[in-house]
Amino acid sequence: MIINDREMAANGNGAATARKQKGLLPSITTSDKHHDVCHDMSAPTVKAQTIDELHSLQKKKSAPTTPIKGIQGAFAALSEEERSKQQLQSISASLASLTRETGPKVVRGYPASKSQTSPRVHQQHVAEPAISASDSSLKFTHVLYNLSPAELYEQAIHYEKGSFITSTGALATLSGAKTGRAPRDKRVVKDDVTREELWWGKGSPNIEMDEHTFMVNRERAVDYLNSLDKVFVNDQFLNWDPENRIKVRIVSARAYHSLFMHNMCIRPTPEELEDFGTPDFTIYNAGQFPCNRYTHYMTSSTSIDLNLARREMVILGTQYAGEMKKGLFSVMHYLMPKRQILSLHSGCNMGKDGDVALFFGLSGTGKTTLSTDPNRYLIGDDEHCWTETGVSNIEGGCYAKCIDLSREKEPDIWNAIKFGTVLENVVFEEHTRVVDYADKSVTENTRASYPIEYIPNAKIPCVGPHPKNVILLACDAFGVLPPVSKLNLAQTMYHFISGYTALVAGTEEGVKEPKATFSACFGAAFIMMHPTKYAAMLAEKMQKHGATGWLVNTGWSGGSYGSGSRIKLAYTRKIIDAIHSGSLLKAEYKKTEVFGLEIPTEVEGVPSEILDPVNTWSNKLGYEDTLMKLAGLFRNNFEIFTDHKIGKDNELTEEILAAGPNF
Ligand SMILES: Nc1ncnc2c1ncn2[C@@H]1O[C@H](COP(=O)(O)OP(=O)(O)OP(=O)(O)O)[C@@H](O)[C@H]1O
Ligand SMILES: O=C([O-])CC(=O)C(=O)O
Ligand SMILES: [Ca+2]
Ligand SMILES: [Mn+2]
Repeated sequence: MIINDREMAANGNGAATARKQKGLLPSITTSDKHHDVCHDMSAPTVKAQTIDELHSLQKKKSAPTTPIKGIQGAFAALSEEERSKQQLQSISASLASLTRETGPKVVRGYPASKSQTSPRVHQQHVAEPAISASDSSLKFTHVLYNLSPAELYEQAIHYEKGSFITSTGALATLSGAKTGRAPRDKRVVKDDVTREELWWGKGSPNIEMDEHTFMVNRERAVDYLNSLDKVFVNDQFLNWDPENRIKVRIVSARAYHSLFMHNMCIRPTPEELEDFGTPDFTIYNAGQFPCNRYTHYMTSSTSIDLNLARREMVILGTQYAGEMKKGLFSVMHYLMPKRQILSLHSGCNMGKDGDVALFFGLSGTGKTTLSTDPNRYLIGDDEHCWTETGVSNIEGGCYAKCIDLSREKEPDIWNAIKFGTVLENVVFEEHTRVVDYADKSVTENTRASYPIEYIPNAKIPCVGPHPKNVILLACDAFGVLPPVSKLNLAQTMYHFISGYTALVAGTEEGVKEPKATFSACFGAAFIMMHPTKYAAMLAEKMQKHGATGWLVNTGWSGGSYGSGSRIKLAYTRKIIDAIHSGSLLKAEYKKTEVFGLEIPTEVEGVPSEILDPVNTWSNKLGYEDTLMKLAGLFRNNFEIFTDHKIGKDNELTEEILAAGPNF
């Protein structure tokens, strides 16, 4: 028989190969002459007596990171058993319903591996049935409480179809039928308080529902969750500002949702978790289960319901994880302004000298891409607060669009897609699990969610001083806005309230190609009060701290969508660099027609001819027409704001109204 070289090499030596060929087992060397060689018998045997015991050795019980507190601590008198009981009671209370008033047992890890060690709980339930018990009240639901990413990976891969590990270690998952948010299904309970406090009617994102209907949907979600063998519970924080930190609890049915929120919210330390207590806000995510069409107010099988009085949110009929992230953001848009804190749909980063920049913009305009800058510290990519002392990130993670992601153009985001990162709706090569970021087969809105510390120059804790630059990003599909303009305060407010962009396909459902959109405060889908309330706060803060406003078009040049092309990311980065460095403030400017924008004549690293969009259009008449068309859209949109006063200052209001296009 012929043995090829490769086989020889693989078997290590010719003699062993020969023995194997004769059907003999490899010999065991018992001699201890060669001490430099590791022999079969030289390793000590494992301590386990059985296979089960051996497997139990694989998982180390983690030691508490701090010793149990001394007598002076608030929970000092509590035994570990007592504390876990209190935690259980808190979660049980969250999951109470008519059919199930007693709650499930808190288990860390898998139901399968733990059920043998906790049979007492089953017996207790059987032995003491509640009066008028239904089958559902007898049922046992495991609560998988604040699992680690590794445990969540295992849960997802084991139980959730469509979960895979990609070649770089991320968890690829599918969000189901919905691959974007459903703003038309977002409802808010209108009660005596919110009737007065919130923004209702034309332009408002708040679709009203009554308290009773909320409770119908809440019970539907809770019953659904209780009907499962297990639910995931995340107890986490929002806001890096310690004085304005909010405790959130997320109850969900999927490991995908639990890992997503683990990444997006601020992760408590084990000590913080011990003292967590009652959450300030709770999400019930029963997204796999639809709402009932016979329920009043329901217009589709999806409903995302917010009840500010109860401090609860219910999700039915959509598994898109962004609903949880943005639902909590809406809550912050209510809670923070009540404390005179401005909540912002913006990215934020800081230079070496402590200069902070905010990046406002609608979905897909570049907040994540441009705030993630290798030369600056990342404070956050999407949601911030501006207080009396400075800025703070609301979240603990980033949510990057990854359609056409490239290592070369966005290296930090590329490298963040590793173990622990949730990769939504991407397509990968079946065998190698290499992701094809150009593939839009599932959706255009492919996303990566990762903890902020996956970005090497993240600033932790994610807080910073008052902003120096306020950059408004617009992805102008018409291709008529200049790549960069310097704004005065009134213009900044005008464009902030307008919130213009061409909505990039996918993030909101049903949008298939870029389309002009106006979304007040660059986040009308999330604000809770009238836009002028946030605008007045922004004006006051920018004035007080001397921040400069900028309008940056990250969209089209040389023509509208279809004929022109998107401004090169490399050029936009150069523009942003010039804003940060202060060099753009000192540049020479000229004023554009119609919009009256101040545009620089030169920016280092950017071809000067693109700075005035008229130069990039070969069809000059087409340019004029398009410019007028966009100006008209701005004017129409602003009509609903013309009889609103912005702040206490009449003069500013008039200036803002005059800061729009002139034609
Ligand atoms: N000139 C440009 N400037 C900024 N981004 C660009 C540019 N050209 C292309 N892009 C792409 O546009 C997308 C911007 O998406 P990004 O994730 O930054 O959106 P976002 O503002 O954070 O939105 P969301 O609020 O939905 O998270 C990225 O995919 C980026 O690669
Ligand atoms: O919520 C989402 O799906 C993504 C996001 O950040 C936005 O739309 O602003
Ligand atoms: Ca983003
Ligand atoms: Mn966003």
